[in-house]
Amino acid sequence: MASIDLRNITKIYRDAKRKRDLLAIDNVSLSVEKNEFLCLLGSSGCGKSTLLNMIAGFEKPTEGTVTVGGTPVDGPGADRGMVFQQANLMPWLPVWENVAFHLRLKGWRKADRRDAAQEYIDMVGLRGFENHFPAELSGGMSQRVGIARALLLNPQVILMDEPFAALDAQTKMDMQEELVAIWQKQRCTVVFVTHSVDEALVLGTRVAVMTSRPGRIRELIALDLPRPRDTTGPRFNDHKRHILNLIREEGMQQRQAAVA
Ligand SMILES: Nc1ncnc2c1ncn2[C@@H]1O[C@H](COP(=O)(O)OP(=O)(O)OP(=O)(O)O)[C@@H](O)[C@H]1O
Repeated sequence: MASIDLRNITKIYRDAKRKRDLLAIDNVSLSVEKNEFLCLLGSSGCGKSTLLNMIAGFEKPTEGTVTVGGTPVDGPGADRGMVFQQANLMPWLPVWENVAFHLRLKGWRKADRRDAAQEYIDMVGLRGFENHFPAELSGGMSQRVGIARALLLNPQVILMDEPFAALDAQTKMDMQEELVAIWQKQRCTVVFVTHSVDEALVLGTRVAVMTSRPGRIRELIALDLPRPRDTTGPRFNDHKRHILNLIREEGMQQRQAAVA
């Protein structure tokens, strides 16, 4: 059974201000297998976050169905962990309490929450920072807390919306490497939104290149590259060239449509 199944998904937003409808996603079907690392890649506004939010259950498709582990999605659930571009931490809680936040909502005792948080704090490399507050953390450390928080519920699926976009180049590379190690260890399914071709090629087992709005899947590309990925190797660059051409074509078509 596929871990995630999108069947004929269409999403229309009502633009109330301009009194018109906006077709954001147009008839997308896509299956993500268990333990896959799928990168959703496309230009700004092509509908990547909309697709991710429908898997998360934050948005409902106008048409079509989303299932996770065979169960139709009807809202957010503990089977899906979400990591956003900003970690959105509770500033008044220390790192460990942020990581274990969901357990607090479930009424777990403090000592049990603290124990449960430690495993994930170690996993994301934050041992020693358990009692730091968010204001005392760097951007990369905050994202680590967000990832630990998402992992803590041991979800089947981790959904990530440009989680490293705001980080500097070196921190981004470190975090990408660590994320791959965590994914290999946890054997979860990851859907990762990015507009960076390099990031998609470093991380993914497959890349779904989207069209410009309305969002469709332009091409699904399986990445048969060994890890760690050699970003200077010929096969990496063949994929990169191909994907950049697809994106360039999309941009040209969009500009022509705007002129017509
Ligand atoms: N809640 C909303 N109401 C109305 N329109 C929306 C809403 N959310 C997104 N849209 C529109 O849907 C389209 C797709 O947006 P979405 O955020 O999914 O794109 P994206 O590919 O994630 O973009 P980016 O890379 O810039 O974050 C855009 O035109 C956007 O303006």
